[in-house]
Amino acid sequence: MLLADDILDEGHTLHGIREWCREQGAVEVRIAALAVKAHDRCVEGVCADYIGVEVPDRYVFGYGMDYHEQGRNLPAIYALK
Ligand SMILES: O=P(O)(O)OC[C@H]1O[C@H](OP(=O)(O)OP(=O)(O)O)[C@H](O)[C@@H]1O
Ligand SMILES: Nc1nc2[nH]cnc2c(=O)[nH]1
Repeated sequence: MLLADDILDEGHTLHGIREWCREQGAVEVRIAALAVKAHDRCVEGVCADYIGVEVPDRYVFGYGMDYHEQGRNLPAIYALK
């Protein structure tokens, strides 16, 4: 099974979904993320098998990712200061 998400930050979202998939019987669950945030706070054992781009440890938006529900349709990835 392949889980795809826009961003892997601290990993709580994908950890929860991956656990649910395993409980449902998934034999192998891999993770693909368009963006992976560069820091060492990720939930232990959660990492992306397939990475689009590594982004800095800042809030990013655009290219499908929102900032307060705005900016998802921006044609590039931007970071808050
Ligand atoms: O790795 P994490 O720290 O769990 O963060 C990543 C998650 O946060 C965002 O979802 P959010 O719940 O903000 O909803 P959205 O996708 O509607 O923006 C994003 O889409 C990821 O699913
Ligand atoms: N849009 C967006 N959602 C997130 N969820 C967790 N981190 C982020 C981030 O940097 N940007």
